[in-house]
Amino acid sequence: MRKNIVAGNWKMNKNVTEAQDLMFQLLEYKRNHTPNCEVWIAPPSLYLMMAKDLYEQNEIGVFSQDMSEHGSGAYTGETSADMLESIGVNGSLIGHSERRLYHGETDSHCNRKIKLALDKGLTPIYCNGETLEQRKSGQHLEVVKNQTEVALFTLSADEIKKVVIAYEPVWAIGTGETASPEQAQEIHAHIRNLIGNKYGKEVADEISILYGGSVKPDNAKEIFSQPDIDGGLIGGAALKMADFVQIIEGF
Ligand SMILES: O=C[C@H](O)COP(=O)(O)O
Repeated sequence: MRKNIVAGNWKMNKNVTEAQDLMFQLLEYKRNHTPNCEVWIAPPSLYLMMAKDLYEQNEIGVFSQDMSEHGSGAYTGETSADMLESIGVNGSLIGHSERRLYHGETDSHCNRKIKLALDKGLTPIYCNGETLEQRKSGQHLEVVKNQTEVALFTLSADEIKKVVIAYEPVWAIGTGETASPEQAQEIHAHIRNLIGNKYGKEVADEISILYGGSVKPDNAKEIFSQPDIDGGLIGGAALKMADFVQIIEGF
């Protein structure tokens, strides 16, 4: 059965003291509560080892925000799947819209990264979603279809089952604009149908599909109550313990 997941993407925020502080608070929370979902974080890569040392029982899943499309070699500034695996990281975000926007990442890059991650036993969180322009011109279903097919449909059924998908409409990221629960549900069901048509319903039903884009304490519960929404990828609200916990408790 697929998992419910709340994952916090810290993006490029927090110095080491602040990061450690938030990691400790989350650990304390996990020691004293049993949430109805898995709790994952994607801190800046500089802090991944610190997080893995702290969460020695794997209490909180630790993810990188990106990883290289290459195995190893002369790629200055990059982090490989092998390096992430060697420090015990659980997986990586792949294809976040900010990587697409500022670093020219495409779904073909995502496809290569996803394969490398899976080969090392890492969980890829594959992010996709349409821009405001694409939504306004009614292309959103087609855009998400193409993204999903290019990034994922060369995988085997066993491989795709290990991928987590995060649908994040670009127009809702960091803007305060949220897709309505119905708008999000429509795309989540669409993605699940696409996977079902290609790999069968049983495979599609195994895959967790998260929603991301201005999820806050006051809208999380309603978003998570949709049948094809299995959790959230949280940006801004993951940086404040009180807000993140309220979102976790939306399950
Ligand atoms: O990775 C997280 C998403 O980009 C959502 O960010 P946000 O919650 O700040 O809108």
